[in-house]
Amino acid sequence: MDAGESSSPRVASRQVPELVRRSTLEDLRSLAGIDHPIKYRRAAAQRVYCNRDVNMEHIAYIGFDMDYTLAAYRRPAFDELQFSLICETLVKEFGYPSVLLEWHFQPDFLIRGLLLDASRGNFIKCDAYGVMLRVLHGRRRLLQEEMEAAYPSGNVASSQVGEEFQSMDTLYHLPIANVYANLVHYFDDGHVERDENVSAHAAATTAGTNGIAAASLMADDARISYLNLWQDVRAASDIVHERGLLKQRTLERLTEYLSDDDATYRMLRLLRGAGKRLFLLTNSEYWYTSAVMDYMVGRFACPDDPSAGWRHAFDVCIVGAKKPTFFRNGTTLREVDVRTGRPKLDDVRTRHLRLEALRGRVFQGGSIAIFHALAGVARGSSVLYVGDHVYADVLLARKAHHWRTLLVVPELSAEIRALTQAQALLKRLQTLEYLRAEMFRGLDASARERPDRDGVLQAELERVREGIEAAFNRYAGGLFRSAHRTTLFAQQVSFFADLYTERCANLADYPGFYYFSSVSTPQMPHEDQPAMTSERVG
Ligand SMILES: Nc1nc2c(ncn2[C@@H]2O[C@H](COP(=O)(O)O)[C@@H](O)[C@H]2O)c(=O)[nH]1
Ligand SMILES: [Mg+2]
Repeated sequence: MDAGESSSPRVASRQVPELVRRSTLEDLRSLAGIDHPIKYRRAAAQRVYCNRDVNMEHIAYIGFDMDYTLAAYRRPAFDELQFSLICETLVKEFGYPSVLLEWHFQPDFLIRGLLLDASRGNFIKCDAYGVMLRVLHGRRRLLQEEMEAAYPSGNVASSQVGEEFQSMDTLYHLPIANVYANLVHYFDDGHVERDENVSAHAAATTAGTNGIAAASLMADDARISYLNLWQDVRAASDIVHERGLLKQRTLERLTEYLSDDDATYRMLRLLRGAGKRLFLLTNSEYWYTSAVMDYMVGRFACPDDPSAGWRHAFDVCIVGAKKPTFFRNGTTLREVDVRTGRPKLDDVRTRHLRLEALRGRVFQGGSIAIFHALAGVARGSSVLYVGDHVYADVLLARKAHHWRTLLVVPELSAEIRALTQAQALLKRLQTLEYLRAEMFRGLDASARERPDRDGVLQAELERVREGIEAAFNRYAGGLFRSAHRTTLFAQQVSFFADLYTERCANLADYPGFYYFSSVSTPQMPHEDQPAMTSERVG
């Protein structure tokens, strides 16, 4: 505390609202400090976390994605359904062995945010800078030396993400990745038919590239490559989505697959009451959107006519949006005939439409430019878009159009729980890091002998790091962190999501004029100086 502050009054937290309401600028300037026994009022799972300041007073429009955003799917039931449909499709339409029908989704295997190297059957976890942290070959974790042999650089360049390495970044990817990992494991185990007519492609992708060729199906005479397996799994997944197999089965048992409270409806009602314009922007088709939104919103808004109920909860409804294309050139905008569910061919003349005239109507396709014209959006920064997919929902919206973004991360509570469980180990990690720093104290560039030649400290550090990762997930570790390092997924969230939260209904707990502040987010390493924290200077 400096001399100027010492004579200023401290106040207790219960006096704060009154103080803020009545104080003059002079009062605030003379304020020394506030005793705040709890840092945050809201429980961890209910909070909206802030990467960059968002003043909700400046937000006139709030848009919502549907799947995994407004529609909170129950997991692992929904994963298991998707997993079993992909396996069924692989057996019935791609000739895979019927043993796949006995497989089950394993909820604690794999996390989002891994990169898939489909040419080698490997899932890779990277830190925020692309440094490889661990590699799973199918269901087996590679040893350090196997990892180094397969990837000598130990790094993934950002230009490789989305090219050689697919990002498993949506919750839809988890069942797909589970099926693929099982297949890699299954075929590696020798369940592969040999065929002399091996394709040149398969041979090229096999020989000596993964360091584990002897045990794998990537031998010269293998009929099918890891890449072929991935192509099949992806194609089967597309069939499951595009033929509506997953959607039909979901609608048959809505209570099993979707949360059934009125939290989504309540949030929309409160936001509308706070004067916000609301819109729906989903890639799902009208028939599915309508049934899901009837269930999530319509039956609470208007029990006699749920379909009208959910449509009138929004100022603009866009289905079949084809994000992320929507955020680029987009597709033809059509109005959906809500009685038949069919798109209509008429031209939609945006200039002649007033926002008020759009209530209750549904559009399909279009682009961000058309949407801005329809809704009368003058500045992208007056829009907050809430979605669950970093790439399709928030990346371009934020980067190219300056929409403010809120990412829904349903894993958040589990991550916070694991972080709490790992506290003792994290503390131990800090102690060991302190010991390591102490070993180097007093040494300068003339030193010739390493103080930790026996590697004991290094081994213990490694053991503690592994323990921390296991508290999150025993196969893949944490979604946002790996011991003290942030992951590639965490980096993308902090780059492209201004805000993030576990479920979008949490927005209901914040006033329409709330100021989300990023003041308490971690600073640059050089800003954590001993003089500031009153720790001793080393
Ligand atoms: N063809 C595929 N469609 C997929 C896949 N994974 C998800 N989806 C579909 O995307 C939308 C998501 O909608 P949104 O509300 O989040 O914008 C939904 O209709 C899914 O069925 C896939 O692997 N292939
Ligand atoms: Mg979604």
